[in-house]
Formats: sequence, C-alpha cells, structure tokens
Amino acid sequence: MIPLYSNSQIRALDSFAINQLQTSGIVLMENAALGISQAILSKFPSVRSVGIICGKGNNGGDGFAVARHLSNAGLNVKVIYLGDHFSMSEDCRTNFEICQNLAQQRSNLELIQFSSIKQLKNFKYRELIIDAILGSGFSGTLKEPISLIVDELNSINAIKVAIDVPTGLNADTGYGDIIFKSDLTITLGEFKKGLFVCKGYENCGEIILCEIGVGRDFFDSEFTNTFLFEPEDAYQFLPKRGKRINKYSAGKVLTIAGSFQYPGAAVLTAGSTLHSGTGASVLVIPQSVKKFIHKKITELVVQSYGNDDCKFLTPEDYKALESKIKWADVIALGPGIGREEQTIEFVQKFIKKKDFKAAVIDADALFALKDILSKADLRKSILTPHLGEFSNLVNLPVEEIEKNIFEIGSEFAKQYKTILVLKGAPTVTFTSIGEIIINSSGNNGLAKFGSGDVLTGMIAGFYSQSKNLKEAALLSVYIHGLTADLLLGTKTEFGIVATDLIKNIPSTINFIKRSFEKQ
Ligand SMILES: NC(=O)C1=CN([C@@H]2O[C@H](COP(=O)(O)OP(=O)(O)OC[C@H]3O[C@@H](n4cnc5c(N)ncnc54)[C@H](OP(=O)(O)O)[C@@H]3O)[C@@H](O)[C@H]2O)[C@@H](O)CC1
Ligand SMILES: [K+]
Repeated sequence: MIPLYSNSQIRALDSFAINQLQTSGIVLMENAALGISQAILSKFPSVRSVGIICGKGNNGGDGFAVARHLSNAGLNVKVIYLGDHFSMSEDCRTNFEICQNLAQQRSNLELIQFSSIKQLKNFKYRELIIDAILGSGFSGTLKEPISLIVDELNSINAIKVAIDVPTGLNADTGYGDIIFKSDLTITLGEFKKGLFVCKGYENCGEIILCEIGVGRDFFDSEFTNTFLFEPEDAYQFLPKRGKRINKYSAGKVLTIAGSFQYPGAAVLTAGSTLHSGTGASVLVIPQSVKKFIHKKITELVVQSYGNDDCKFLTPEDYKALESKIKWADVIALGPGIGREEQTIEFVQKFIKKKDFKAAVIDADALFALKDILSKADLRKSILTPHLGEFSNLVNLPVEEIEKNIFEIGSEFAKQYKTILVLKGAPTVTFTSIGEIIINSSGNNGLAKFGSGDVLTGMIAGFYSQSKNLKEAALLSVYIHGLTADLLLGTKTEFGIVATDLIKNIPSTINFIKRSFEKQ
C-alpha cells in the first residue's frame, strides 16, 4: 500500500531539509521546478505554448521557476502573476526576479501582472495551462479574485497541470468548493492524502510524485494511518486455497437478500459469492419469489421461508433461518430486502441475537441498523454504505461528511470496532484500529443499480475463504473496481452492468494472478 501524508508532514520534510540538512528553500524549489518541467516536457512533447498563473507564496515561486525551465526548453511561455514584489514570499520573489530579467532578453517569455479577469483571455489559445496559484499553504475558503480566476481557467479548453495541489483543494481533507480542474497534478515531496478522495479524486487527474532532492527516507519514520491500495496488495490478499479443501472448507455463505419487490438483488449478491470462490453458497428468499430465482443460477442452493404469500422478511422467519445463520461462515445481509417495518424488526433481531459468525451488512439492512446502532455489536461485521446511506446512519448531511471524510469515517469505525466500507468515487475503507485505505480501481460505469449488491456478495465470498474481515473488504473493493476497469474497453462506462461484473470476476482474479505470480 502506498502511504499518504498530511500537509503538516510534508511541511516537516521542508523544515527537516532546511533546518537539519541545511538545504536552502530556493534549492528545494529549484529541484521541484526541474522535476515538474521534465515531467511536463516528457508527458506533453508536442506542446509549444504554455500559460502559467502564479500566486505570491512558494507555490507561485515554483511556477516562476518552471516558467524559466520551459522557456529554456524553447516553449512559448506567458505568466500571469498575482502578487507584487513586496507581497511575495522570499523564494517566490527570487524566482520572479530571475524570470523578469530573463523575459527582458527573450521573446518566448512574457510576464503580466494580474489586474482583471479579462487578462485571462491571454491564456485562451495556450495549449497547456499550469496552476501555480496556491499549494499546501491554502486553507479555508478560496477568496476573490482567486476563486473567480479558477472558475475562468476551468472554462478554458487546454491541458491543465497543477503544481503540488490544485488551487482550492485542501490536501488534508480532500475537500474544496471551487477547485482548479487538472488533468495532471505533479505533487511535491510525498503523496498527500486529500488528493485521492472526494473532490481531490474529482479534480486532480493523474497524480505523479516529484521529489525535491532530499530523498524519501525522511518518511520512513513518519507515521501515517492512510494508504492507497495497490494491485500487489490484491494479489497478497487473495485467499490461499489448499489442495485438499472441500466445498464446505472452501467457505460457507448465507445470503439473506431480495424480496418480492426486489428479487434481482438476491441473485446478484448470491451469484457474486460463487464467482469469488466460495464453496457453499445458500440463498434464502421469501417463498413467493423462489420460482423466479431458482432458474437464474443453477449452482446456488436456494431455500425459501414463509408461506406462498410471503413477500418479505419478518421476525417470525428468524426461527426458520436460525440454523443456517449459525452454519454459515458469513452472512450477506440486506440487498433488496426492503424497508417494511417487519423486515426492519428482523434485521434488528438478527443483529441483537448475534448468532452469526460474521456479517456483511448492506443496503436496507443498514437502514434497519440505524435505530439500534448505539447498542449494536459490530465487531464481526463489515458495513458497506454509500455516502447517502452513511449520512442516514450517522445523521449528518453528505456534504458535511465529504468535508471531513477521514475523520468522520475513522471515528465511526473505531467507535463501533467495525470495518466500514464507504462506497463512493473512490471507495474508502476504515478499520477498527484507525487505518484508512483508499481504493485505486473503478470508474463511473459502476454508478448503477446492482453494483453494490455484487460487492456485498464478493466480500462475503472472499471472507468465507480467508476469514479476514479487512482483507476480504479491501480485496473485494479492488477487484470489483478493476473488473469495471477491464470492461471499459468493450462495454464502456455506459454499458457495464452488474451481471457483467459477476461474470468477469474470475477473469479479473486471473489478471491479478498472472500479473504477480512468479513465472
Ligand atoms: N513540499 C515541499 O517540500 C516543497 C514545497 N514547495 C512549494 O511550496 C508550496 C507551499 O508554499 P507556501 O507555504 O508559501 O503556501 P502557498 O501554497 O504558496 O500558499 C500561500 C498563499 O496562499 C494564500 N492563501 C491561503 N489561503 C487562501 C485562501 N483561502 N484564499 C486565497 N488565498 C489564500 C496566502 O495568502 P494570504 O492569506 O497570506 O494573503 C498565501 O499567499 C507548496 O505547495 C509547493 O508548491 C516547493 O517550493 C519546495 C518544496
Ligand atoms: K497549485
């Protein structure tokens, strides 16, 4: 997993380099600018005209130094800068002055002091625009005129590159209101956690790291609880299947999903358990939908509860299911069960009785959980809400959660000693001991009915084999996303549907195995 850091930890690197290694700030800035320029030149070799917008802090200083290097490389560079000589930080001023001197001798470098939004039309025909307005020094809400500038820059059709952090994004929280929308973010020193979630994920484009000339061993001793999941992690977390396992020791899953109103969710959830390698998968559904479901998946054992009129779960059905609940290694509970009052009672009874060994609690079961949350024992559970469901569970507006996703998610998982899989773009998993793991696969083709049901089944399927809550959750989230990524080529984000995901889980597992297995 790739460790991710906070702004203050990156600043500590700065002060370590300056105070302990006695590297001056201007040297760090020069190293950063060289790395940034080289990255831009190699990624966009055909670009000839560049617009750079510089703030008055050190992010702006990086921008002036990059302007010099790109002009040295023969590109036509126009800089609009926001500060004046007196308000600039020391290193920013140094690079501004060098740039100014150079511009007097060169025709391919021009500096313009910002005085009105209209000046941004100078950037209209630039092939590439670099945002060096604000970086890690940004806090609070973007003030004018920077907010207006960012809005205007976002409307220009050009390749966009952000230095360190897109202006307007808080690199600690991943939140921001108005944010520079970049295609490429070249971040300095180390990866900052806010780049990878919520608005960061939405606005950073590709994220690459640029070292600043002091190595990365400083971070060996820096603690972080936040990580980005990597493909190698998925390979490592794949359950080990012994040669002599049988259908029961290969994992037993009971899926309690579906209702007369939503029978499809049951098929998707239970189907996904099978394709994730579970040995024995049993689906229980109301009697009234049994006929319809049985034809769908031959390998499933489908059992029913209630009489012919039974359309949804009621607490009276618990007795009929009790032995199966005790038998299974894990229960996949919730997709499509509906929100009838009696169904809610069933779920609450299920949670209170604690007859299950482990459970993946999703969808309508999360809705039912809300009223008993404070008394629920969730230590052997994985909760899989999307932001809306989580918002309902914790009684906070979605926007409030997005502003502080790391803290709110982490506090929840620690308080209830549970695994919280907060589904979104991207999905973030929080563990009971405070780890935060951001997923690195998936695309917006997953934003469809049924995708979540598949994930629930996968988590149960993998858990039944590994018996490790955290690994099962992380592996499933990654494979679920990667399956959608691998389908993009043929199905596109428009055409990917839940049944495609299920069918392709095995080929995704094969892809991961082939990528990492020793030849
Ligand atoms: N990491 C590394 O190792 C290295 C880091 N380096 C670089 O240094 C950068 C950090 O530089 P930094 O500390 O000078 O801050 P920076 O991002 O330029 O912003 C300062 C400006 O923000 C402004 N401002 C703040 N809030 C605002 C708001 N809400 N709305 C509007 N304005 C707001 C604030 O204005 P003020 O509030 O003071 O008027 C001030 O002018 C870092 O991102 C990286 O690029 C490299 O050079 C070397 C190696
Ligand atoms: K920036």
